[in-house]
Amino acid sequence: MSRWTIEARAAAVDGVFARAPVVPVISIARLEQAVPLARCLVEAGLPVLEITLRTDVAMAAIRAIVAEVPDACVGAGTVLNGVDLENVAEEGAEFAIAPGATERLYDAAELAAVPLIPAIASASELMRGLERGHRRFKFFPAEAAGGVAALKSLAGPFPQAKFCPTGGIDLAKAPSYLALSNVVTIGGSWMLPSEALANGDYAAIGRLAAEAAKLRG
Ligand SMILES: O=C(O)C(=O)C[C@H](O)[C@H](O)COP(=O)(O)O
Repeated sequence: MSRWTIEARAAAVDGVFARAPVVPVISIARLEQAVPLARCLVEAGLPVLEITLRTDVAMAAIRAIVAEVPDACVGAGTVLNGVDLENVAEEGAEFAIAPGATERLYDAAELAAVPLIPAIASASELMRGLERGHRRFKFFPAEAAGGVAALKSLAGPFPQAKFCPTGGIDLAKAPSYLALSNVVTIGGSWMLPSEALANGDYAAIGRLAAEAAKLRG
């Protein structure tokens, strides 16, 4: 038995993605940066955060941000399997994003306490996700998998599907994605340059995030 109807899952994801035109994709290497970084992004107008499970401190970072930055909407990224999904829900993440999808991950998503946003990069992967009851997807790796042209092509046969394209997008490329009828938000890490992160230069990150926040509305 699934815990999610198709409509409830799509509505839960829409509720998250409606909050910002851009979802920063964040890999936190130093735990002490988690809270100040999240505060800086939220204050700049980007409250929806994808914390990738690519670093050792990712789970602790999710926990810290959930506890200390109440205005952030914290999601987990790089969720690869059912164990990840269960763990991030326990840490208080509000949603989970995967860079792809597997049958076992779809199985786990049925029972998960938080909505999973699987990723697709082709029509066949999208058909599989639709079969499994999903209507909202990450489109990854967006630029490498055909970018704006690919998403435009998918809108014809799959009007029920909406996307968060991620991968290779920057401030200059963002508007053409956001103009598409089947794009609800976009993901990216361009507002987190590695040098600014290394130096704890939150002023620079805040400026880039504020520019991104202005992309819609
Ligand atoms: O880790 C994951 O789960 C991913 O899916 C990869 C990220 O979403 C991209 O690496 C972000 O894209 P960039 O803006 O090109 O850095």
